[in-house]
Amino acid sequence: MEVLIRDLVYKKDGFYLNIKNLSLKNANIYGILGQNGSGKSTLLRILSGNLKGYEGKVEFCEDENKIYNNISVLSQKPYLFNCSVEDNIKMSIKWANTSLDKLSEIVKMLKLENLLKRNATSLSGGEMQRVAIARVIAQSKGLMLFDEPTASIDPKNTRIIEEAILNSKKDDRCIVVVTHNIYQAIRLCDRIIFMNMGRIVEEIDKAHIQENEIIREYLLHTSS
Ligand SMILES: Nc1ncnc2c1ncn2[C@@H]1O[C@H](COP(=O)(O)OP(=O)(O)OP(=O)(O)O)[C@@H](O)[C@H]1O
Repeated sequence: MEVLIRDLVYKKDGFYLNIKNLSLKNANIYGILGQNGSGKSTLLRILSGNLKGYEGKVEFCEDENKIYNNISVLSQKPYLFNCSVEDNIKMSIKWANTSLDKLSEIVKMLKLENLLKRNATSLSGGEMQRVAIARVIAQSKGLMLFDEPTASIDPKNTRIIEEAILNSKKDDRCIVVVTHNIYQAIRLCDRIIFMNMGRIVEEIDKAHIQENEIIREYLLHTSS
């Protein structure tokens, strides 16, 4: 799915989001970075259809009736059902009306083999996050939005999650990842978008990451 944003303005309690022009295309991963409170999650909530009351245009190149059925979201606090890991993932597959054959591929991708029979609510934070990511991928949507998919996740599981997100791109999806990790953005993204005080201050193509001043500045102030 492709998305075009034009002259988007959203105001709430003194916060002002203003995006003049943003185009999100198929088969691309977009990274959104910026300080706390710069508007990344607000933008994601607008894209997901969960936040209304904005001015301007958010146009989805998709049949009007199908748009919000074709978006899957990993929120900052993902919800899992009080049942087995396997049933949690199967539910997402069924809602998406896709084949249960996908289950084993997704389980393998997120290394969930040994957790399948466990109750999802009994898992550690990192394990829960892998299940939540599996559910987003199982929904198999055209637009996939990930809000800080690896916050508080150890390096090994971060790599597993990143591989799973990268692997989803192959199906021609449009993927947006909000992250505070510049190294992750460089590993994953085709374009990196920097936000500050509700505005996009820079949009950088993968090909120009090396020479970009904002990226250099970010790298200087990041330890890993
Ligand atoms: N439900 C809400 N009601 C009022 N203000 C809100 C609400 N949600 C967010 N805000 C405010 O909107 C601004 C942008 O918040 P947002 O969560 O989009 O930032 P962010 O860039 O995702 O930050 P972080 O990196 O901390 O997750 C902040 O000033 C925040 O306090």
